[in-house]
Amino acid sequence: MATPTHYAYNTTGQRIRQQDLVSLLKADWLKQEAGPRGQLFSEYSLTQYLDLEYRLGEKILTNDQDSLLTKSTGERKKLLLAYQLAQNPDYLILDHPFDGLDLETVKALKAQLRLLAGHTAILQLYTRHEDLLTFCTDTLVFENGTFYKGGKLKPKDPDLKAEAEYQMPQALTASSDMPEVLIEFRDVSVSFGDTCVLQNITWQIKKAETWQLTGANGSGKTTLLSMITGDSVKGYGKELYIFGTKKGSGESVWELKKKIGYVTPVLTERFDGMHSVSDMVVGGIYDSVGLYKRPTSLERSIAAQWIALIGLESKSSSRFRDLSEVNKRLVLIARAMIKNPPLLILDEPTFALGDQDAALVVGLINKLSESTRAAIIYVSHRQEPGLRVDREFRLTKTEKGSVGTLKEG
Ligand SMILES: Nc1ncnc2c1ncn2[C@@H]1O[C@H](COP(=O)(O)OP(=O)(O)OP(=O)(O)O)[C@@H](O)[C@H]1O
Repeated sequence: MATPTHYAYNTTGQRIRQQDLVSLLKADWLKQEAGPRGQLFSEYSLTQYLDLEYRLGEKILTNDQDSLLTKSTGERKKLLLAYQLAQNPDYLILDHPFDGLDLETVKALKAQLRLLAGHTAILQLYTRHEDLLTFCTDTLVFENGTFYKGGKLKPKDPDLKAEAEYQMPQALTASSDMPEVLIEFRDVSVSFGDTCVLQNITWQIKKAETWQLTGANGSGKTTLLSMITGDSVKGYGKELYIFGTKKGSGESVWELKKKIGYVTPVLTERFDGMHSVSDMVVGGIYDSVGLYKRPTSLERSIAAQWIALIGLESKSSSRFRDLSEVNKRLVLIARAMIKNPPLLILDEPTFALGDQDAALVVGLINKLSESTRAAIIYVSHRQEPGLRVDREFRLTKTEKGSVGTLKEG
């Protein structure tokens, strides 16, 4: 049997919809070339299995005792791929397969795909140059929602933009009295049922420090962050101190959220209304989606400074939902920062961005960490080129839950 042709397509700057992927899955040219049976590995396929379990209790990717709903992002992806490979497909469409996966898993998956490529056609959609599967020799053409065969893939250097020049806006309010240690976990352990996920975590985050939180898929990063933001009750009754107050003994979750800027790509999907860029940034002062209160001229002026900082003056009145993905991320960061929070949490802010776009986000984060007093927790599986973080808190899985280690320097 001849080795199949493998394709890769860089989606940077394109809007690829679910139905475009589904039509590629059904494309006649692909079936004729590779064989009749294809699988689509994407967020979309995963959502369908999650939906089946959520609505009908039907479990296809896990056994009956287990649940897809409680798995971490990476764990879900691994289960989906294992299931799809067991179907013995003739071709496999991989929609940004490595986003959200830890480095070890990416390495193992690349090796597994290389073996698979001997007999199964691979079609990879990607944005980051480092993700490109080296055995993909051909490219696709995407026009009017349809993918066609393209010519040979030309190796291309990522051609990164220089870090953008950013001018910091003035602070809207002075930071209220904050203790030097903003967040403190003292020997905190967390379990779900009989399973211990975090074991004896001890971690201090002080004013103006920049941390990268790392750890393999399922090591407990989201669990740890949700205890800080108040989105999980797991922190209550533990030796966890947020802005000097023991968790559960003082402020409401609402009060807490006022002091934390939180950015995750998932947030972009929540703002699908008519809000302008300017309203989105001003809305960050009150954490509101629409504007329920007329902003003061000072608030408007500081929002304008933030919008200038991220280079979007000309799009101030554009609708947020019409922006490119990277511009949406920059707006969300400005929106999180306008209230001058003592803590900024960035959960995979470069997720699914292309190399140049990721470099823009990294440039903004560097500027924030140099020029503001906010402590930053940055979560990502990628080691972003150029990102300046001085401390790392690493979760390492053990049989009794993940343990945390600090790395400075
Ligand atoms: N509500 C829950 N019930 C049972 N188990 C859970 C629940 N929430 C999380 N877990 C488990 O806790 C572990 C840690 O999950 P978490 O989402 O915090 O990991 P993560 O480090 O953020 O992973 P990823 O990098 O893949 O996003 C996982 O094994 C997950 O299955």
